[in-house]
This record gives sequence, C-alpha cells and structure tokens, in this order.
Amino acid sequence: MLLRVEDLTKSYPGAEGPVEVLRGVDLQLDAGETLALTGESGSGKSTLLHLVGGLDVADGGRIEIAGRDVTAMGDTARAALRRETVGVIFQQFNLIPSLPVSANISFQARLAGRADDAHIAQLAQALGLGAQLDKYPEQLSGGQQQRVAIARTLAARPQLVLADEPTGNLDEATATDVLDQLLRLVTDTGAALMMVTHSPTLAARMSRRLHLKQGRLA
Ligand SMILES: Nc1ncnc2c1ncn2[C@@H]1O[C@H](COP(=O)(O)OP(=O)(O)OP(=O)(O)O)[C@@H](O)[C@H]1O
Repeated sequence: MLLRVEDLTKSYPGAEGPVEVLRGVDLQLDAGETLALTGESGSGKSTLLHLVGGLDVADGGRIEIAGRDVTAMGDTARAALRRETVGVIFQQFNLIPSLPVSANISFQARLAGRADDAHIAQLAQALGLGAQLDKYPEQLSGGQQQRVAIARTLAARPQLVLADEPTGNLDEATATDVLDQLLRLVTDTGAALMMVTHSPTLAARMSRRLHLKQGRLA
C-alpha cells in the first residue's frame, strides 16, 4: 500500500464557527494506480490533496505514505518526504522565470538528489519539449509550460504524484494530449497518481474514481 488515509478530518474557521470540510475521509492507493478525485466546487478536493502532500496539517486522522506516518512528522521530515517521495502538479505552473526550461525541469530532481541528465532528456523528449530546453518559460505556450511542470515533477522520480486540475488551463485537445503523456509516464515509472478533475472525460481515463461529498469519499 503506497497511500493509506484513515478518518481524516479538517475544518477551517468560518464567520459562524468552524466549517468542517473533511469529515472522516478514508482512502487507499496502491503503486501503479491512477485515481480521479471529483466533487463539487468547494467540496474539499484541494484540501485533501494538500493534506496528503504535506502542504497543510489535518485536524485528525492519519496519513501514511510508503509506510511512513505523515501525520506524526515534524516540518523537516514532511519537507523531506515532499522532496523525495511525493510530486505535486498544480494548475499554476510556478516555473522559475529566470531559468531556462532545462534547469526548470532538473530543479526538483536536484533537490531530491536524483538529477540524471539522461532521464531528464528522455522526459523532455517524451513530453515533446526536446526543442524547448534552452528557451525561457515566458517564450512557451501554456500547454508547453504545463508539460515543463509535469517533466519537473516526474524528473524527481516521485512514488506518489498529486495533481490538482493539471490540465485546467488547457484547451480540450491539448488537455487530452498532456494527460495521455502524464498517464504513460506515471505508468512507466510504477508511481501512483491522484488527480483532482472536474472533467468526466479525464476522470474516465483513470483506473479508479472517487467522489468527495459532504466531507466523505465514495
Ligand atoms: N485556507 C482556508 N481558510 C478558510 N477556508 C478555506 C481555506 N481553504 C479552503 N477553504 C474552504 O474549504 C472548502 C473546500 O475548499 P477546497 O479548495 O478544498 O475545495 P475544492 O473542492 O478543491 O474546490 P474547487 O473545485 O472549487 O477548487 C471551501 O468551502 C473553501 O472555501
């Protein structure tokens, strides 16, 4: 079991007291699985992804990644887990404007101590970025920038990839194409993917689908 989530709860402060967003979420994900996480706007999908990715802390429950209890970790251990085991792809690409595409791609792999030029060249090729490596992010289209963000995440060889609407800014044809490549690369590396999406078409491409409603998954 790569990811085990048990009875996870999270509230945010609201004008009339705490708002319970997650009310006991249970989830298990094996290596090699791809999971679509759907749910209405505001149902807590991003919140769940942030908790699993160690970007925020739950109120209760337990998250275990690769056998390690994330909920019991301090900030330093959680940061190390984020760097070495978990890869996150957001809708905002967050590329570094002053670095060329090649350095943007290798950045996280270096932090994880896994920079491998041959692997990075292979990823860039697979994502159709072979001719863009010396360019700067501002010289790329939105779809190309999204591919760089995906290459950057996968270059660090994460076991668990968390993606929040990773193709949300792209037109439908480009979104399908980028998802094809993401799924293929994730499958090739034996990682697991948990992806938030509003698109039933994209959700249908994943091996499993779960829906978040009233703070629980079904
Ligand atoms: N930092 C925060 N402080 C207070 N409330 C928050 C915070 N983050 C999220 N919320 C609230 O928690 C609920 C869930 O938000 P979340 O972003 O997880 O939903 P979502 O399902 O990802 O929505 P969307 O599909 O619109 O992105 C929303 O009602 C939101 O307003």
